[in-house]
Amino acid sequence: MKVEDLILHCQSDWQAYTQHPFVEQLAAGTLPQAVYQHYLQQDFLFLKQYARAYALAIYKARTLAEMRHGLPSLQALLDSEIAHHVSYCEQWGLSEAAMEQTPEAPGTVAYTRYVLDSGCQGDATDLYVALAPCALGYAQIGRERFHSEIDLDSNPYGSWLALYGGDEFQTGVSSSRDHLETLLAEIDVDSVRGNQLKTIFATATRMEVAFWQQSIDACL
Ligand SMILES: Cc1ncc(C[n+]2csc(CCO)c2C)c(N)n1
Repeated sequence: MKVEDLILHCQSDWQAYTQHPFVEQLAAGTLPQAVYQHYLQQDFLFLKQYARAYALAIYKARTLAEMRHGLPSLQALLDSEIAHHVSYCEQWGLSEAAMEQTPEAPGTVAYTRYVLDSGCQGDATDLYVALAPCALGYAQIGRERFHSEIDLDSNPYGSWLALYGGDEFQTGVSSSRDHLETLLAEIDVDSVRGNQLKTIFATATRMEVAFWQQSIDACL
């Protein structure tokens, strides 16, 4: 099977994720600041758990080559994504230490622990499939929404769009996608295993929809 089969199998959830009202408003620069602030704080906590999940992928690896594969993602997460969130939140007077003290919202707990559980219960492929909607979806959103006309002065969320639409992130995701294609290549799309992986991917995609929504709902 292919990565595209995972996406096609949950097409309507995939669209709900990548074209969510949160994304539309973020790209237009009209997302209320309180919603973005809630999202960034929760996403900081999300990324912390994701770092654990990438570390788990290294733990679950059977070969040295597989172990090395997990490292660049873990590094990018700790150095660039978390750093972006921390420096953005500093504008509001929120320190990294204060962000770490913020309670996790239910959608943050549900999504991150689902991913970690998929990896604990299954093998490295289960884990990489659970991790995939996150990188693939943000890469698609970045590709579709970031363009050079975005003015960082007029769109307050320009730095988010630049992070995910930028070459460094896009290149990283494309190599993760190639790696996932290799893991999936020997699995038949309609086999029991293929269906298990489709379910994991669709569940993580639904969790992404709920993650956008929870910040909107928190500010109603
Ligand atoms: C809810 C949520 N989903 C996806 C991402 C994007 N993301 C998180 S970790 C990672 C891979 C390592 O860089 C990517 C692309 C996010 N920030 N928040």
